[in-house]
Amino acid sequence: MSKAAENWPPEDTEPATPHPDAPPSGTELGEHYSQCFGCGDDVESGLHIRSMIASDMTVVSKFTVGKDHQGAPGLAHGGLLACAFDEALGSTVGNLLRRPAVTARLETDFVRPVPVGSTLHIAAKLDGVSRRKTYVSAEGRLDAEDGPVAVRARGLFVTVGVEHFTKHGDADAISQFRDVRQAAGQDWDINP
Ligand SMILES: CCCCCCCCCC(=O)SCCNC(=O)CCNC(=O)[C@H](O)C(C)(C)COP(=O)(O)OP(=O)(O)OC[C@H]1O[C@@H](n2cnc3c(N)ncnc32)[C@H](O)[C@@H]1OP(=O)(O)O
Repeated sequence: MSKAAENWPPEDTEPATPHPDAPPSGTELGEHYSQCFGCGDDVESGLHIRSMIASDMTVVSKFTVGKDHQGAPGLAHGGLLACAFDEALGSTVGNLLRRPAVTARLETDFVRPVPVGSTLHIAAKLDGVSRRKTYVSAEGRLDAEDGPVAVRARGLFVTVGVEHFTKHGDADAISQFRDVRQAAGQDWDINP
C-alpha cells in the first residue's frame, strides 16, 4: 500500500460483518453531529465531509478543500487531510458496524499535493476485525472517483462503550444530543 507498509492488517483478522441494520448502498449519511469538525454543518471552517454507503464494506466520502484548510499558500494542510481521513474511516466503521469506536491509530501517506478548491474522493473499506479492533483503509483521489491518488490512510478503531463519551466528554452536551436525535427518531449512540 505505501512505501513504508508492512502487512495490513498487521495481525490475523476475521472479515468484518456488517450490522444487519447498516444503511443500504446509496444511503447519503449527512452529518453525525453538528459540532463535528469533520462533518458538522455548524462548524463554519470545518471540513463539511459528506459520505455515502457504497456497499456493505465500503463508504465513499467527499471533501472539498477550502481556504481555511491551507498549509502552504493554495495547498491543503496535511494535518487537515489526516482529519478528513479520520472522519471518512470513522464513518465507515460507525455506519457499517454500528457500534461505538474511536481511532486508536491513524497512518497517512501524502502522495501528491492537494490544492485549495479541489475535491478529494475518498473510498474507505473495512479490512478486518480482531476482538475490539477494526482495521480500515482508504484512498483519496483528486477531483474524480478515478482521479490520481493523492492520499492513502489506514486506521485502527477500537470499540468502546458509550460510557467512553459520557465519562470523558461533555455529559450535558451528549444528553442534549441524545434528546434531539431521539426526538427525530434517529440513532445517537453509535458515535456521539
Ligand atoms: C457514525 C460515526 C461517525 C464517526 C466519525 C468520527 C471519526 C473521528 C473518530 C475520532 O477521531 S475518535 C477521537 C480520537 N481517538 C481517541 O480519542 C481515542 C483515545 N484513546 C483511548 O481512549 C484508548 O486508548 C482506547 C479506547 C483506543 C483503547 O483503550 P482501552 O483501554 O479501551 O483498550 P486497550 O488499551 O486494551 O486496547 C485494546 C486493543 O487495541 C490495541 N491498541 C490500542 N491502541 C493502539 C494503538 N495506538 N496502536 C495499536 N494497537 C492499539 C491494544 O493493543 C489492544 O489490543 P489487544 O486486544 O490485541 O490486546
